[in-house]
Amino acid sequence: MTAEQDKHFAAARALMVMIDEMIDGAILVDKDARIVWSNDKHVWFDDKRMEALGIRSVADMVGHPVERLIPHSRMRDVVETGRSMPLDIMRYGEHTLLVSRLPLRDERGEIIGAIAFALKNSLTYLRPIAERFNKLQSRLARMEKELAASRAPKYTVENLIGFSPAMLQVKRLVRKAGQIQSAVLLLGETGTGKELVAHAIHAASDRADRPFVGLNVAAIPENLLEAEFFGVAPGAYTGASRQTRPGKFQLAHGGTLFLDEIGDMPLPLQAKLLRVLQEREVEPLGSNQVIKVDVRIIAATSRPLAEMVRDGAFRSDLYYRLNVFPIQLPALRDRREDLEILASLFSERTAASLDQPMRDLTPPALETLHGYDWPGNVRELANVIEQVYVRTDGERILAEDFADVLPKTAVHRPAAPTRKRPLAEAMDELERSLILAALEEAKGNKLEAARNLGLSRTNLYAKLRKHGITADLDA
Ligand SMILES: Nc1ncnc2c1ncn2[C@@H]1O[C@H](COP(=O)(O)OP(=O)(O)OP(=O)(O)O)[C@@H](O)[C@H]1O
Repeated sequence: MTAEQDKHFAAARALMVMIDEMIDGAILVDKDARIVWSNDKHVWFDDKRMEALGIRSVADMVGHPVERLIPHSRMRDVVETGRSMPLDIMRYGEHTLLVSRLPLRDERGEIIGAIAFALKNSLTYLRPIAERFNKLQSRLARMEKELAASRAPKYTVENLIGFSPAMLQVKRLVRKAGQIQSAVLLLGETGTGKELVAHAIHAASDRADRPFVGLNVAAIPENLLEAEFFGVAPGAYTGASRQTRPGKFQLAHGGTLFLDEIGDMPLPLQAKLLRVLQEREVEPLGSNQVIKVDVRIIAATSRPLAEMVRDGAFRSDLYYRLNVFPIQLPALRDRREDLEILASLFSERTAASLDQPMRDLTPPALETLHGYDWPGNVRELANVIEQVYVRTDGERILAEDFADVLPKTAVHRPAAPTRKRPLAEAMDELERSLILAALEEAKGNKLEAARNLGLSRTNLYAKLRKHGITADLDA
């Protein structure tokens, strides 16, 4: 030790003696983390251990590496890095200590050692902070539980209603899909229950207690899709958060990832998805690290995927990877046997949600439902029943109740159409022809047609219903 350093330590030692009055433990080490001085308050002292080491007083420790006295001391980190640790909580024997560690520097700024203070009883001062911390901790735990519950399967195969042969076959396939690990491709028109089936497959699989994460490819702008899928590394781009944002793949780790409207996935992303499925690892945006993921994929589309492959709009290699276990969901018009039970189910649900008595359907009302084509399938049926509840009164649902709810083409529409004025008629006609043209241009892809028309998807569907455009344009 140089004379200059000695001077520093003498000053520090004098300071420590003063501080000694106020604190429970104090220790001074040199730049090699060897003990120079320690107070005698036994806060570091574990009598049995000291006895075993043949140490009688702290003074015997001078010159020894700090870890002999405090086995998990972090003083060495402080002298090696020069970084202080102003607030740390540390267990020592039966004590929980509040420890501050500071590097000690000479006039040139060189590290010559470090000091540490420990407060044994001051944790009571920290009680308000500790209580707040505990509160936040339990809130976090509660929210994590809620989040896990929201990701848990909502629907099981029992929630798939219908006893038509087509529906029974779907249920058989759902159970089978639950027993295997391969990708599943759900095909079917909009509203046929693809999402419900995806939940049911997850619930029937050994991943049921792991997350179910859904992602609607069509609902997310193209430039954000990649981040949604694979996540973003901290500071990946200007404005990006400094924390890692996990993608859906990471969130679904161990569970199931449901990719809805996969037919709307842009080609470059299709290539990336294929690679992830092959390599089973993702690379978050702006990161050069890969993360292993174990995810079961269920994809769904209402578009004619095989045709899109032929047209070059969908990669064939990705198609084959997803199409390992395809399930075709029947359109409601092809399983009319299920209309009655589904209509009663939705009547019951609507009544419950509106807190009203449930209304049964009269035979003519049921006949009206049979006469309609249901382009929006089960979802449309649920909406129609709900609208009847809102727009009409009565103990039962009558055929007339559908007059203003079902589109004009419904065969059993009882009310006579009202005579319209010529301008309104012409506008209607123009709207109808513009919609038909947009659908044709988009090869039946309703989402694309809606986009080109500047309409939301729901809005377009409402207009399709209004104009009675019920043709299966997606096929
Ligand atoms: N077999 C069924 N039994 C009970 N409810 C059903 C059934 N099929 C569909 N539904 C209900 O119909 C609605 C639409 O179903 P879902 O969202 O699963 O359809 P989808 O095929 O995924 O539609 P999209 O292609 O438009 O996303 C949901 O409320 C769902 O619960």
